[in-house]
Parts: sequence; structure tokens; C-alpha cells
Amino acid sequence: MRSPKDFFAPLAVGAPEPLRQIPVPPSRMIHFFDPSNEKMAAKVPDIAKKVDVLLGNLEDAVRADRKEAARNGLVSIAKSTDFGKTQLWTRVNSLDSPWVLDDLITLVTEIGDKLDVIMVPKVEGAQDIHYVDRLLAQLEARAGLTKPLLVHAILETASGVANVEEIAGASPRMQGISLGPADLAASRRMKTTRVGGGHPGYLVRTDPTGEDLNEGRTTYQQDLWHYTVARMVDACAANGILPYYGPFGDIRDVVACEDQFRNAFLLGCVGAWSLHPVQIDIAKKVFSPSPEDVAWARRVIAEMGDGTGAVMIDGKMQDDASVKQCRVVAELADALAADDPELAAAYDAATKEAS
Ligand SMILES: CC(=O)SCCNC(=O)CCNC(=O)[C@H](O)C(C)(C)COP(=O)(O)OP(=O)(O)OC[C@H]1O[C@@H](n2cnc3c(N)ncnc32)[C@H](O)[C@@H]1OP(=O)(O)O
Ligand SMILES: O=CC(=O)O
Ligand SMILES: [Mg+2]
Repeated sequence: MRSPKDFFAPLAVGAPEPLRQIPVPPSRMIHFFDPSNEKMAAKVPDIAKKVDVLLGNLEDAVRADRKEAARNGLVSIAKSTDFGKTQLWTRVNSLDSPWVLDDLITLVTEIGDKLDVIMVPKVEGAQDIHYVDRLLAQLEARAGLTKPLLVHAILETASGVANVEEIAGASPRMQGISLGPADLAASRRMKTTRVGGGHPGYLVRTDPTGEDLNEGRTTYQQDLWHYTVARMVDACAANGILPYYGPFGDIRDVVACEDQFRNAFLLGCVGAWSLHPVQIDIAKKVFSPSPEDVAWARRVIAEMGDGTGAVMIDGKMQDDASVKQCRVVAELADALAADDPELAAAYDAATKEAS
């Protein structure tokens, strides 16, 4: 753990100054693609126009014999594509793998000026972030970068969850954390065989109504990820960084995907991963506040004046705590609407109708 006095000092001579505030451009969907897959790579320039974050994935889902092709493919895509306002991220291989050192050296040296965030998988504790932090500083200094690369950790090991607060605060580079439900399930020895989402066997049942224990007892499926998402959100909020839901592997089940994303949104996450083009619009819809919620939030803010005291609106009491929640929604809406005229019009129309 660095002393508080040294926390914002560069970790290598010539490395850029760490940021004091994490930038928060929209990141409703982190769209994964495999840079070694020619079909996917060909779609990147078009997809870049539709997503907030494009992520060149080098880790799981890329075959071992395609790791170098994926790394080189990402370098060439980054050099030849104008991403506009879309952020470019990468997910490097895990820190114990034979590929990660070359991933970091190659990417920072070749395209460090194009990359915004490096996602680090299977983070176990602050020590993993400290290792990446120093190495990035050395590579940034050597490459002459002027903007520091940010780091995003995947929460997908039991140790990672146990240490999530120290991970979130391990470095000024920490941009955010994503839940990785697939590896986390394996690490915890959970008995699921899926990539995220619920499980029909994880449920509660109402009490028996008579002698027959099977008669008239409704069951409710429970959320396997509630505890971890909530811990992650608290760790991120307490450290000024951003929480995300990760992958939803049942690509066909767009309905449950939307539910899972919305649970995360309501609990405080700012985005989720899209693994397939069909998940991009789901994330965009879910992680943009609804026009009705924005209209309500704006109304509460307007009626609360200086924000003190209490007022009744439509039979509901509002005070400092509810106006603060409304500001979260309204500020997010304004930030998203600034770059999206369609969303801006929908928010303004709903606001007009509600007032
Ligand atoms: C647990 C974890 O670590 S999750 C993160 C790691 N996993 C990933 O990154 C997975 C990324 N996604 C994928 O690999 C693919 O979407 C798969 C394997 C899930 C499905 O791929 P396909 O079977 O090809 O899906 P499908 O046939 O519906 O694809 C339709 C088109 O979209 C393209 N496509 C699919 N996924 C993507 C993507 N993520 N980005 C861009 N294009 C894509 C396909 O290449 C295909 O192109 P074509 O019409 O020119 O043939
Ligand atoms: O990497 C993601 C996961 O769920 O595992
Ligand atoms: Mg994983």
C-alpha cells in the first residue's frame, strides 16, 4: 500500500501524472470482439459507431493458438481505425499466463496512445493491481505517453471478492470493476454451468398451506449475483470508480439478458458487457434512464428548489435524500443526451408532458 502522500506520484520517471478523477464518458456497453476473428474485426468500424466502448479481447474465448494473432490484430485495427468518441479498451490475458507480458509490452508500446483502459482478468487482490501499475508506468515512460492508461479489474475469483475494497482503491489508475460471473462461479465451486444470469434451482418457496407439501406453494427464482454486485458497487462508489455487470452468455435469451442488466443498473452499475451485436441495444436501453424516470427526476429537482426541506409530489414525500437520487438520474440523462439528439428529444418530450 502506497503512502497517501505518494498515491498520486508517477511510478516511473517520465511516466504521465496519474489522474485525480476518473473520467466518466458513457460506458453503457463494453462491446467484446476477438481481433483474430476476421469476420468480427471487419465489423469493428461500423460497430464502433454504435457502442460506447469497444474492447479487443485477448483472454478467454480466444484460442491459445490465436493469442498472437489477436494481439497483432488489435494493434493493426487500433492503428487503422478512427474510433471517434468511442473508447478503445482491451482485456489482456491473466497475470499468470504465458501471454500477458507480451500483451502489455506490445499494446502499450504500439497503441498506448489509442487505448483508454486495460481490463485485467482474475484479479485476486491489490498486489495484482500494484504489479500492473508499476509495469504500465515503466512502459508509458518508455513509449513517451502523456496520458495515463487506466485499469479495470474483473471480479471473478473468491479472493477478489474478499479483497474487493482494497482492489478498488489500489491505484489512481483504477477506472472500474466488472462482475465476471462465469469464472467467479468456477472459483467458488458453485454448481452452475452457465455464463451469468439466474438458475431455476436457486429459489425460495412459500410455506405449506396444508398436509400436502407440494400443493399451492409458489416458488420465486432468486438472484445468484445480488450479494457480489452489491459489494462491488459499494467498493467502487467508496473509491470513486465505476461498477459494471459482465457477460450474459445466453445470447438467444434477450429477455433475461435485459432483466439481468436492469438489476445491475438499478443497483448502481453504469454498464455491462455486450458479447454479440444483439446485446448492444439491450445495454443502451437499460443503462440509459427511461424518459419517464428522467421527467420525474427533473420535476422533483425543480419543485425542491434549493433542495432543503420536504415537499409532497403526487402523494410522495421528497427531501434531501430523494432529490439527490433524482440528481443522479438527471445528470446521467443530461450526459447521455449531450451526444444523442434522439435521447435528448425523448427526455425533453417526457419532461414537457409531465409538467
Ligand atoms: C466469460 C467471458 O469471458 S465472456 C467474454 C469472452 N467472450 C467473448 O468475447 C465472446 C464474443 N462473442 C462471440 O465470440 C460470438 O458472438 C459468439 C461465439 C458468442 C457467437 O458467434 P456466432 O455464432 O458467429 O454468432 P452469429 O452467427 O449470431 O453472428 C452473426 C454475425 O455477427 C458477428 N458477430 C458475432 N459476435 C460479434 C461480436 N462480438 N462483435 C462483432 N461481430 C460479432 C459474427 O461474426 C457474424 O458475422 P457474419 O454475419 O458476417 O457471419
Ligand atoms: O470473464 C468473465 C467471466 O464471467 O468469467
Ligand atoms: Mg472470466
